[in-house]
Amino acid sequence: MSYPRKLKITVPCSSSNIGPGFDVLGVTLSLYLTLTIQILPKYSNDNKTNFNEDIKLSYSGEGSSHVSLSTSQNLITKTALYVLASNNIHGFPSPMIIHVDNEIPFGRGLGSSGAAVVAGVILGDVAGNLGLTSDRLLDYCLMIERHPDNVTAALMGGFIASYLRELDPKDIEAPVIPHSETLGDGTTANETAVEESIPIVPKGIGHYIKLNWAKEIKAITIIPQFEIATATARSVLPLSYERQDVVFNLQRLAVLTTALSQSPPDADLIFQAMQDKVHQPYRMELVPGLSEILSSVNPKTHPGLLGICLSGAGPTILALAINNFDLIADTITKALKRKRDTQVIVKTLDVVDKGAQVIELTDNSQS
Ligand SMILES: Nc1ncnc2c1ncn2[C@@H]1O[C@H](COP(=O)(O)OP(=O)(O)OP(=O)(O)O)[C@@H](O)[C@H]1O
Ligand SMILES: N[C@@H](CCO)C(=O)O
Repeated sequence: MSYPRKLKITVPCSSSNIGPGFDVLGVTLSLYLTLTIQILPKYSNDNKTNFNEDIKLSYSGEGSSHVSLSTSQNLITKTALYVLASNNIHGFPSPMIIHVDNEIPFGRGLGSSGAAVVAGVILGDVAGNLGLTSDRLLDYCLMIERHPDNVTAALMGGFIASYLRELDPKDIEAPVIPHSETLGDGTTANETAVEESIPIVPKGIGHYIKLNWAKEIKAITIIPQFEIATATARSVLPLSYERQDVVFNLQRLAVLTTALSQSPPDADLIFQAMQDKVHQPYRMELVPGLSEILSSVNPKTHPGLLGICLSGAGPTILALAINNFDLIADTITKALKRKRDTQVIVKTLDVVDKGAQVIELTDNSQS
């Protein structure tokens, strides 16, 4: 490998659950986390003690005003350090300049942490020249973010259903694993003890299948300007469910995965199939207006609309539609604002088929 190297890592945002597919479904959308990396010549063996001090990390875009720039606290670099340490490389082996340009708002249900984890795992792979396969990259992601929907979509791209192999608790409880949801905003997390021995990451943790998505279906994201940490949104969920609620979701999930692939889409079928009784009812209190939106906006009131749900853990509302985007977004925005005095940003996004990409840049190429 010749140095300096310049690379770009891009990772799409994702919307997960899509109604009944709690912790199962994820779909990648056209907003990106982009890392531009310059890897400078490697440390020689005798001056290797200054690792991590020669990582220059900068941010622009979403989260840039408050994200931690400490390599042992920032979710991206902390994840990369974990991947390196799992491969017996304690610290970044080369000085690096990393610029993060982020379009994915934090804590809004658009998979910002999933994208950061995927970017961090790829950064660790690239920095350590580990040559990990995409399935192995997924194993690392799933040690850090324990629900597979966002990370699997962000890594593999498109509309994805996934499940996790059940692991021995000792494999996932090691204190050195930087679980994304205990990190908060990165400022209160424990620093990764890179010298500690890291348990071997089990193989074949994640299993997934790419589903088809009808190309005319767009994703309207209605994004309130407040954050809900995924950990908070998970803490309001019950630990057990009534059988009829589980059956309600399973029936809809099975229908939805194919209904979203059909052209032209069947609005009535999709609208009913996007109902959920596993997470949304419990998260209503966190997203004022969600209950009213789910009960009053439908394909009859808004032709072109196919279905509405909470995006991930919220507070973003995801409306799938084939046209009439502005009216649908306007109605949902007004309903949110009626219940809480907040700014709301609307983005109508495409479903993108490509997941995370690594591009080697030449000296002449654009950064
Ligand atoms: N680009 C990033 N760089 C560093 N840290 C990030 C980045 N993106 C997200 N994070 C961390 O992840 C936290 C948000 O994660 P959280 O799981 O709560 O929400 P989310 O991933 O945006 O939503 P959801 O999981 O519901 O889609 C941020 O507060 C920040 O600590
Ligand atoms: N499936 C997860 C996605 C959030 O990251 C949840 O709804 O809690």
